[in-house]
Amino acid sequence: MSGTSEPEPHVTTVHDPNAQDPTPPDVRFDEHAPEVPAVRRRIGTTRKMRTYDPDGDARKVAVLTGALPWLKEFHGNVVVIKYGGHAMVDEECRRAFAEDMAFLRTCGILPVVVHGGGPQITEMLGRLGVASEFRGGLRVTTEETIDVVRMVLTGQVTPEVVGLINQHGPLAVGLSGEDGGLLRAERTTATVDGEPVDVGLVGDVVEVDPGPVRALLESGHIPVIATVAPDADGVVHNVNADTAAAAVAVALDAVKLVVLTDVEGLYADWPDRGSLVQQIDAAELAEILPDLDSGMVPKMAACLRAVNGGVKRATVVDGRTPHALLLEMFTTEGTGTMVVPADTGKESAP
Ligand SMILES: Nc1ncnc2c1ncn2[C@@H]1O[C@H](COP(=O)(O)OP(=O)(O)O)[C@@H](O)[C@H]1O
Ligand SMILES: CC(=O)N[C@@H](CCC(=O)OP(=O)(O)O)C(=O)O
Repeated sequence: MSGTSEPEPHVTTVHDPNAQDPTPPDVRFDEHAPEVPAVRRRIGTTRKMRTYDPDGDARKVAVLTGALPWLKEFHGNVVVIKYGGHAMVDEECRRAFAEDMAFLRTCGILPVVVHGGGPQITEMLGRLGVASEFRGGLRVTTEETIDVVRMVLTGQVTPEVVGLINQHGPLAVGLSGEDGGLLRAERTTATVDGEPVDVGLVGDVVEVDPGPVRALLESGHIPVIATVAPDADGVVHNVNADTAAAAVAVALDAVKLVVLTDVEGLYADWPDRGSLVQQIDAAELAEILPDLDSGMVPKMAACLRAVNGGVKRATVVDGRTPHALLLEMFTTEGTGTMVVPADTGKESAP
């Protein structure tokens, strides 16, 4: 174009007659160029869409709205979850448990985990060539075995549970009954055929300082508690995790204690699987407690202790079913066996 006043071939200069400044020309087009198809601007992105399924949608809505009363009831309240050693064996259940803890915390509920580890202690003792003995559901604990109990609970199981939950964010913090004066133990005995039997360095919880746990809850954390505790002289005792969970639930004014174990709940006629007890009040439970088989004794005694101490409901739930805890807490049809205060009517909410 330079050196000539003629426009280049196929190029036309258009002067806009309305333009304030007619020079230089700023719009050009090639009138012989092939027509370029218009490109439509793409608006938005794709996402996963529901296929038309009115029944499925209605079910989902019913589940979500059905959870509302329970979300309201539990919001801002402490729920103590006893995570039994048998319930932490299966990988899928472990993942589901961690999800459930993150779910509760995200809903504004305050979960406190008290974990067991009986099978894990038994395995470690076995590896060291020490046989395990239980009396009335409690491990006979010698001066040698208490070190193994403490090592497995605080050095193996607590970090595992903390790690599981923390896959969902930095939520869980582990502590034991020895930390911050959380638990004070007193040597206890087992009951076999109505008689007290010595089980060594086994303690009952006689004092709980809720301070350390409350501090963790206030900072948005999920406390994960291992159940070894010193007595008044500082001697460390092995405390059954069901027992400790009940004591912690009472001290923290928990609205609920959920015990995750490896059976559906309490069977009235063990091992008849058709005899699952759906709900039992504290008075009736106190009556049948002396006749229960050993594994269930500390568990049901703990539920009784919690409910008698002011916890509204204590439920034993099958930890082998993924998300049994969510079903128990957020649906009207609960699972497992629920223990309620003595004066509760036959029908009671989860
Ligand atoms: N009446 C009963 N109902 C249910 N389970 C019972 C009963 N009596 C004894 N058990 C036994 O108690 C076990 C649960 O206790 P335990 O093994 O100490 O569980 P966890 O490790 O979860 O604390 C069950 O697996 C079952 O074998
Ligand atoms: C005194 C006593 O029996 N302590 C238990 C503590 C762990 C526990 O309670 O673990 P589970 O909840 O998995 O049974 C024990 O040594 O096995």
